[in-house]
Amino acid sequence: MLTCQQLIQGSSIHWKNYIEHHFVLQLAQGTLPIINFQHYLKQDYLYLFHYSRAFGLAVYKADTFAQMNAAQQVVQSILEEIELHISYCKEWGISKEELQQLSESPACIAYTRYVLDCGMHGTLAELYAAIAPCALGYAEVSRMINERQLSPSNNPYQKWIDNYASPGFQHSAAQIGATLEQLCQFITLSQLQKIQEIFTTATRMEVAFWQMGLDLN
Ligand SMILES: Cc1ncc(CO)c(N)n1
Repeated sequence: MLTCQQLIQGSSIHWKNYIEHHFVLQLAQGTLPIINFQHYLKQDYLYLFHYSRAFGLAVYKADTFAQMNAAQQVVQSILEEIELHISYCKEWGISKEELQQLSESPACIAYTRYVLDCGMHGTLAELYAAIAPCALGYAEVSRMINERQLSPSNNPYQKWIDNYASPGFQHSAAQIGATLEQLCQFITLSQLQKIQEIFTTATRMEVAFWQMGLDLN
């Protein structure tokens, strides 16, 4: 079995809570109150800033130019992803400057600094184990919404769904999965256990991130 599939299975309860979180299902059906979506999206802008730093760290930790290139391409795709956030916020009258000055939520701080710590303290494989649930999960969420045809025609969040279902994002997520696969190719069982623990923790952080959107904290 592919390592990514194995890691998802190894975190299965949390993975299901992540993909099918109440926040996601309401967003998919267009019933999520706008205030929850706004809170989530503003925090996600801050999240993506630190998430990009994690790929900067992956550039630094790279052993080959190919790995360096892969990480650098993800930074580029995140710069495209935040255009979604900027355009939603512009509609709500919130500028880029205001976004950057927002107070960061505990869920955002916990998740992003955890990812960065995994990278600073651990191997490149450990950094990718912390990074992967983000990309693989959002790719799966958008596919799940489309496969189950959850979204009504007038969904105010359709732009968000389309962004993550787009070939560009799906490709970027697949690349991150492929890098993790490659980095896990020759690792020992005890290293794999460490990778699983990190992957599961990051998945729990994703659940907490959706919950932050619902709780407005
Ligand atoms: C919290 C979070 N996880 C994953 C993604 C996908 O990039 C995102 N934008 N935010």
